[in-house]
Amino acid sequence: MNINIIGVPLFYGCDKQGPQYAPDKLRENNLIDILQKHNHKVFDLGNIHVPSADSDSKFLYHRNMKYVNSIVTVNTNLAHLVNISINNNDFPLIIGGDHSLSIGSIAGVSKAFKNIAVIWLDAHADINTHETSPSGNVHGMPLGASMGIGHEDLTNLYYKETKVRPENVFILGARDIDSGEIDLIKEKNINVYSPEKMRKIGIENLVDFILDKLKESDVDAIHLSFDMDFIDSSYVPGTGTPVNNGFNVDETKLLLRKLAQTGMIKSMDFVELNTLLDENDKTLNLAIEILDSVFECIK
Ligand SMILES: NC(=[NH2+])NCCC[C@H](N)C(=O)O
Ligand SMILES: [Mn+2]
Ligand SMILES: [Mn+2]
Repeated sequence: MNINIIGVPLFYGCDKQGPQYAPDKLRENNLIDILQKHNHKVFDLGNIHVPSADSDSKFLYHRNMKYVNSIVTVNTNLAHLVNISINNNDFPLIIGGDHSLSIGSIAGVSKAFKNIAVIWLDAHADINTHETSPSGNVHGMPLGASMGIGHEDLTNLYYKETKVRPENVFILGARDIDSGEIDLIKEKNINVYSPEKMRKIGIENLVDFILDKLKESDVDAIHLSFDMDFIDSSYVPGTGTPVNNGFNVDETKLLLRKLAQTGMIKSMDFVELNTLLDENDKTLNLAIEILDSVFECIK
C-alpha cells in the first residue's frame, strides 16, 4: 500500500499546548521506517501549515468555538490533501494534532467515495455543537459536524453536504459523554458502544457485526479515527483528556488489527497524543507500538 503521512500540528481544538508536537515526535521515533517494514511505500507529505493565533483571539469569531477560523482554514487544506491522496488510490494517515482535524480528513475522504462509514475509537463522542459544548473546544465537535450537526462553518467545510450518514457511524469505547451529546445520540439514533458493552459482545464479534451492517448499507470505504484516550488513562498520561475504565493495550491492538484485516479501512486519523504531558515517552512509545501493529494488517 502507498501510505501518505500528513501531519497536522494543531492544538487550537483542545486549547491546550502539546498535541502540535506529536507529528514530528513520531517521525523522530522512526514512524516511517516502522511502516516501511510492513512492505508499505511511505510518502511523507509533511505538515499542513497552521497559522499562528494568539490566545487573545480565541473568541474572536465565535464565543463557544474557540479558534474556529484557524481550525476551518487548516481543515479545508487538510480535506483537499486527503481527497487528492484517496483519488490517487493511496492511504492517507493523518497524524494530529487534536481531534478537530477529523472535520477535514472526513470531508476529504467522503468527497472521494459514494457512501463512507466512520469508526470512531474514543473515550468521548465528539458530537457536541457550539450550543451544547461545555468547553467551547472544537475537538469535542468533529464527529457531529461530519454528520451535519452543528454550526454551518463546520458542517459546510470543504463542500456543502453531510459527510457521513449517522447510521454509518460507530463510536467505540465511549465512556465520557456530555448531556447534550446524550440527547443527540437518542435523537439521531447514533451507534455508541461503551467498553463495558463491547466486552460483553466480544471485540471480534462486534467487528463482524459492524461489518455486516455496513455491507447492508452499501458502504464503499471506512474511515478509522483513533483518539489516544480510547485507551485506559493508566496507559496514556500523554493525552489531554484521559478517562479511566478504558481498554488495555492488548485489547486495543486486537480491535485495531481486526478492523484493519477487513480490508475496508481506506484512511486513518491518529490524534490527541500530547508529548508535553507524557511521562518518560510512555505514550509516545505506545503510539508507535500501536501504529506498527495496525499497519502490519493494512494490505
Ligand atoms: N477529542 C477529544 N479528546 N475530545 C474531548 C472532548 C471533551 C468534552 N466532551 C468537550 O466537548 O469539551
Ligand atoms: Mn476525540
Ligand atoms: Mn477523546
